[in-house]
Amino acid sequence: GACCSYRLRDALHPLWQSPLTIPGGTRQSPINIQWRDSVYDPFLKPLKISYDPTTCLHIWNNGYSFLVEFDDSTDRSVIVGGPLENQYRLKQFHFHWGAINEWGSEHTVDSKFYPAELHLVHWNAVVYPTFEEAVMEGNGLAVIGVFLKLGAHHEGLQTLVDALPAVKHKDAVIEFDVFDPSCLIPSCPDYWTYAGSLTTPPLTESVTWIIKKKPIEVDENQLEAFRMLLFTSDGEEEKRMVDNFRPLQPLMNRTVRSSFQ
Ligand SMILES: NS(=O)(=O)c1ccc(NC(=O)CN2C(=O)C=CC2=O)cc1
Ligand SMILES: [Zn+2]
Repeated sequence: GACCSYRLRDALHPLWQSPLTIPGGTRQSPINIQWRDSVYDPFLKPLKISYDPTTCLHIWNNGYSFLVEFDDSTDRSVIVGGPLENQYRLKQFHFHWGAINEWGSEHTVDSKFYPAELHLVHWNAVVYPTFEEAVMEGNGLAVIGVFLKLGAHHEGLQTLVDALPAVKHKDAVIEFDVFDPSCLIPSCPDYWTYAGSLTTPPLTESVTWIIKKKPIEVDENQLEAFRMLLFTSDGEEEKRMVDNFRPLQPLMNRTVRSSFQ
């Protein structure tokens, strides 16, 4: 269908200069989550999330997305449980979105796209000394994925949306000193989990993905606010920051587990 050919065209999109998949990659992300092929694992624990809102540092436009970065020098904002063997520290969160509401998420559920997807990026500070080292290890990172769907206004997201005009251009940064990202995570505990990779370079196969089953609702104005950001720096010819998602990758020899029946 249109979306598939679009995906191919998109895969050649200048944003993804890197190869569609890394040579020899066996656990690349994102993937389509086929609900009926996911396997309920009764041994999966509930995910425990405890963030300290004062660890929030700044928002910046890195030329791919906008990132909200956290002070990860201590264990003040962490997740534990779920499929994880250790506690993981929050490093940053960011989003991926489309030019229109028909697509934008990186993962799909039964081949359905959401208009956007939130990624909360954590690293295994129990085993590795730095984030940069954890990025290179199979159990180094844990990313919580939350789908965004078009619906009611999201109060918590609005504080972030209000700050976006200040980071319109690539490399812009603004201080953002109190924000609790747990307001962006659905209260429903259900999730899927699988072994995958970063979806932007260096594409390393170091991510335990935890994808929340329930989406959060945001309104049209909030999605439009994402779309007014730019890939380009101040003074360059403006390119709107949209369609910053990687094409779907082959499942290969992986099983997606669910925390729910
Ligand atoms: N889209 S995703 O898979 O969640 C994804 C998640 C993370 C990164 N990369 C990084 O975090 C790079 N990075 C550093 O090395 C230090 C700060 C920083 O942002 C790339 C992709
Ligand atoms: Zn991401």
